[in-house]
Amino acid sequence: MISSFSLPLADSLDTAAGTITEREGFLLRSRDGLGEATPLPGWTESHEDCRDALETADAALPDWQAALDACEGRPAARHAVSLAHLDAASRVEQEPLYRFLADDDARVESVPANATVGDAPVEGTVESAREAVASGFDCVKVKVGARPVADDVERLRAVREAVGADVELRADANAAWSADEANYVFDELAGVVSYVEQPLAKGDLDGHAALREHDVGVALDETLTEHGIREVLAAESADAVVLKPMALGGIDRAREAALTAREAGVAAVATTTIDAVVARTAAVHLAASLPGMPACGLATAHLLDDDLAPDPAPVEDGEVSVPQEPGNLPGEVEP
Ligand SMILES: O=C(O)CCC(=O)c1ccccc1C(=O)O
Ligand SMILES: [Mg+2]
Repeated sequence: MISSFSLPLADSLDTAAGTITEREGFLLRSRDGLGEATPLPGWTESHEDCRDALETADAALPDWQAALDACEGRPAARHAVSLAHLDAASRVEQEPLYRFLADDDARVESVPANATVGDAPVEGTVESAREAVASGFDCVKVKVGARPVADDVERLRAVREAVGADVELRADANAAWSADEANYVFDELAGVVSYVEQPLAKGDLDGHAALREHDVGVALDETLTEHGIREVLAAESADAVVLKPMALGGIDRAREAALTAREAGVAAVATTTIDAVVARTAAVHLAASLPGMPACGLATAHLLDDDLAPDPAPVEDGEVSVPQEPGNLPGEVEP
């Protein structure tokens, strides 16, 4: 069964690629599993294409393989089908989803998270970063690329000054910069930020590889919606990859990508696309299934004004707690 939802953001998130003000998506309920598809055009298929694929998939159930096949090339739809399947399977095994994914009995209580700070003038950026650190985050990611590069350099220097040396700072340019702009920022921000997420256009594997000469890391996010993890690794384009299960076609695909990256010595970070509680919790299970994850972009629940269910994975002291009940979201799935 498919139902749709629409959730406004509490405060819109300003990025170099535009402002996110609400999230609309679908829930897919199978007999004993629940999945979520929350497309974000530019990152995934359109809402219409997502709904079409989900309807075909729903009609194919309980043939899970046919349902997954119906969603090939539609990552948000595939995310929902794959999650409903994994949710059902981990409930049968009476295991929390993360332990089912890891195929391991280790208990994981929490995963570290970064705070997400949107584009804003210097004062507002510093204030948000200070608040995040005061509430316990020791990693802050700041959106950049929406204003002139010299302003972004000033914002990040001011944040560094305000939060001190012990907080990890990251920047996310959402593909906004030319090579010249990125070279300038990377020169200026050595020792200020650990890495910049997606400085250049998503197709520019060679440009990103060249940027790695600087003393600031390169993390790729949007690139993974265009190039597979193996191409990114072969081109030596990244120090880290940012994995969004909704954009990659499911937590199963994101997990495979993380393991492949790690084998090549490239760090993997899990984040959401500001999804509703079902997909956000699944991203928490994904991170918990991978031991030793760096801070992940999972502290996004507060960005939504409203949600589909209470948050079973609240953030406290910069850590997201990991649900220990069987399946993904605690509780029964209502058919
Ligand atoms: O990674 C985070 O801190 C939160 C997620 C985030 O920034 C994001 C949310 C929606 C769409 C794109 C992005 C992004 O990482 O570029
Ligand atoms: Mg990003």
